[in-house]
Amino acid sequence: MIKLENVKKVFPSKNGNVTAVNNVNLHVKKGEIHGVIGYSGAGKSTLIRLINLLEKPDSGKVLINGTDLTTLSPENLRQTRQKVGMIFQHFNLMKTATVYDNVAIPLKLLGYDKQEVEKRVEKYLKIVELSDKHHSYPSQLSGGQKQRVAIARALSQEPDVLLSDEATSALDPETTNSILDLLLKINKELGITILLITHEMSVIQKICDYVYVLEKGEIIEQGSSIDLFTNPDRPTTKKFLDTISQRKLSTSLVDQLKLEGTVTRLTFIGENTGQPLLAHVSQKFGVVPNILTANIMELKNGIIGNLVVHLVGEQDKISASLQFLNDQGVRTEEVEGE
Ligand SMILES: Nc1ncnc2c1ncn2[C@@H]1O[C@H](COP(=O)(O)OP(=O)(O)OP(=O)(O)O)[C@@H](O)[C@H]1O
Repeated sequence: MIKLENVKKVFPSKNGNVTAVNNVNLHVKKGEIHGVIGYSGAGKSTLIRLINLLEKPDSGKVLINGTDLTTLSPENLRQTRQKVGMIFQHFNLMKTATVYDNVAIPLKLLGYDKQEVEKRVEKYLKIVELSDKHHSYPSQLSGGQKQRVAIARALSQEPDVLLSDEATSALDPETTNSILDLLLKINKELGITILLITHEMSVIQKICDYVYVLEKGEIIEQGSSIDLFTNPDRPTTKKFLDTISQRKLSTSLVDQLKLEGTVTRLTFIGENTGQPLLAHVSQKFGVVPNILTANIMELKNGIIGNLVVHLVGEQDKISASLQFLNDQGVRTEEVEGE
């Protein structure tokens, strides 16, 4: 559905060229929700703007439904763009137009007749639950409601793909959740493929099937959300995970605990909290597990349990316990203090 092949974008600047996006490959299949996460300056906005050719790549291919957008004539590009809706952090609504007109005007400009415009505006304002706000102006709406209007406007062109550029970054956590629920509903009920960019791991956690970590314009790690959340490799990915789970312990505490045994993070997939396995470790190996922190993360496609345990016992028994846990499908990782 969306495919980027070796896409590169370089901006000239006074201090030399800036490579904002460097040889990026990604593939979002029909009906999936993929997320790109990165810190400020990583290249996220440039990347998402490359997908509908708001930025032209210096090299590489941008394929939507198999068509390489970089090869299209301006007229064909305009038509293909209608299949790619976009929503933004600051909503980009027309301040002097009503909610109704914010959705209707772009449709009129695209040449749809009055009846079709009315039908679509009503349909999509209903989907975003704003049927009672037709006559309101953006200034009379909350941030969440403004984003709903922007979503209705994007949907009214009946796109195959929705691009979301930090669409929840300006919203409070509760409103963020309701917008993410709406994106899930759109994905499920209308079958729209979604690619979003964000700097919030909680957004990825809640709605993404697949995630890419972007750093200095390059994808440094990627995988299904479940894999990435259970098995992060790169420090940046781990730092993002730290923002949503209590992964850190102070160095002094870890050093003190390590005088006797090891401190290990155990990651489980599924609702199993690990307790029965730890009881087993205790009985089988004579190793005493003390739970230091525990949390459960609910992802779009599953649940992950995280336990940080202090394992006390003889070193060879601890090693055997860790091997046993690995054999049971539990990921183990030695914890360093921070
Ligand atoms: N039009 C431009 N001209 C010159 N440099 C640019 C331009 N747009 C982006 N850049 C540079 O490209 C890099 C990536 O910027 P980009 O805005 O894509 O990052 P980002 O991850 O979206 O950051 P943020 O979250 O802060 O918006 C930055 O170093 C930025 O300064």
